[in-house]
Amino acid sequence: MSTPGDFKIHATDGEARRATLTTAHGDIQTPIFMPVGTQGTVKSLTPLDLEEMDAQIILGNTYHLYLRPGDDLVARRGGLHKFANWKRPILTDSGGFQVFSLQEIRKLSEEGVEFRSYIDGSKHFFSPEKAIDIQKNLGSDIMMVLDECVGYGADKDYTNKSLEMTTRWAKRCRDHYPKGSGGQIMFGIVQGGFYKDLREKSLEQLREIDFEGFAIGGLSVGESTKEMYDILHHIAPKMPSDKPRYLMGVGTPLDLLEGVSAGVDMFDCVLPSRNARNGTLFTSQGKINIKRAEFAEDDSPLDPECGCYTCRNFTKAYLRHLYMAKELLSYRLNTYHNLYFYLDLMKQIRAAIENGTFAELKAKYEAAYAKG
Ligand SMILES: CCOC(=O)Nc1nc2cc3nc(NC)[nH]c3cc2c(=O)[nH]1
Ligand SMILES: [Zn+2]
Repeated sequence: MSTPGDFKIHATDGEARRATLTTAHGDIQTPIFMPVGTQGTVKSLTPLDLEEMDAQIILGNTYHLYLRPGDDLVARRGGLHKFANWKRPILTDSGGFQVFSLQEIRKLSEEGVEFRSYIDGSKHFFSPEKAIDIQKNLGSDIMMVLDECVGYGADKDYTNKSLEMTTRWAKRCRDHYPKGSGGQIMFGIVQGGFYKDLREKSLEQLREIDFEGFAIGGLSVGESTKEMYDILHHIAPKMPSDKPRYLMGVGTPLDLLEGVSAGVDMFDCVLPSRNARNGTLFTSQGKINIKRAEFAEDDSPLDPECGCYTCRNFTKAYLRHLYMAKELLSYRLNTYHNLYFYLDLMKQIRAAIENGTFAELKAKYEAAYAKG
């Protein structure tokens, strides 16, 4: 009988790993991309859509669900899986990032973070324990500790003090929900900004705490791709090899390939769903923007290599028309394709690691996406 948190590596190709992570709502095949369902829904898609495209796990956002409809209300409705009728695994973030990035005014102390609701301006406070209690109410399979994600350009002294508080908060989260005390598992979050020695310090402090997995926080916060890859390749291979590594908030198709090549197993990003809503679509030949006039009478599918519902049933001409007309169906068909593309890319990555051809796959997409 496998236990939530079990992580079995089946194959490697360089630093890349092909593994299985067990959760209370089923096994997750990694490397994996997690569609973002901020308010308990992946915008414009149904759970059936997501199952059809083989989404194995989705991300829910603690900050948003706490503010509306309330984690207590969700708990009374049987938890987020029941409430949203999503039967597969869910990862909830601690909401820390949203608080830090969406709020000008917020007060940070050893105790936790005070912030105002973006809905009605009311004052709220997240302690590490409160962030875990919310995620317990939501019933997520993977909980994230409350952390401080320092902004791009934070100085070394502030970054150091911040990572030390993040470690103390991580310890409080784990003590508040000890390993094995329920079916939910918990990931620590490595901080340390863009200072390699501080990244190592954060990791050394966190690995002392018995987490089922570790995330890399503090990236994709406005830095250049080169700066992100530099930190990524420095710290990912140093993270415990027998536990899942989750790179938060990343990224483009090339970022996913680079992350896997550095040994990352899990990713989440709003890019595919958000870009779908502004007409930027990812294809096997690179990115295209469907609003371009050249597509007005183009009867070809979005992506000839894509097997998704959108590509099998509609032309670029029709998708452009929907976008220009601001039709709701544009949202849905574009999101369906972009997420299908991301999930299919991860499927190709898993197969490539199994048969030792990951480098070739990475080169193929680097060529297709070279123009950026
Ligand atoms: C979403 C996870 O929330 C947390 O529990 N903390 C956290 N979240 C992040 C989300 C991020 N998204 C991006 N780019 C789009 N970078 C991120 C960093 C963090 C983080 O350091 N810490
Ligand atoms: Zn498609």
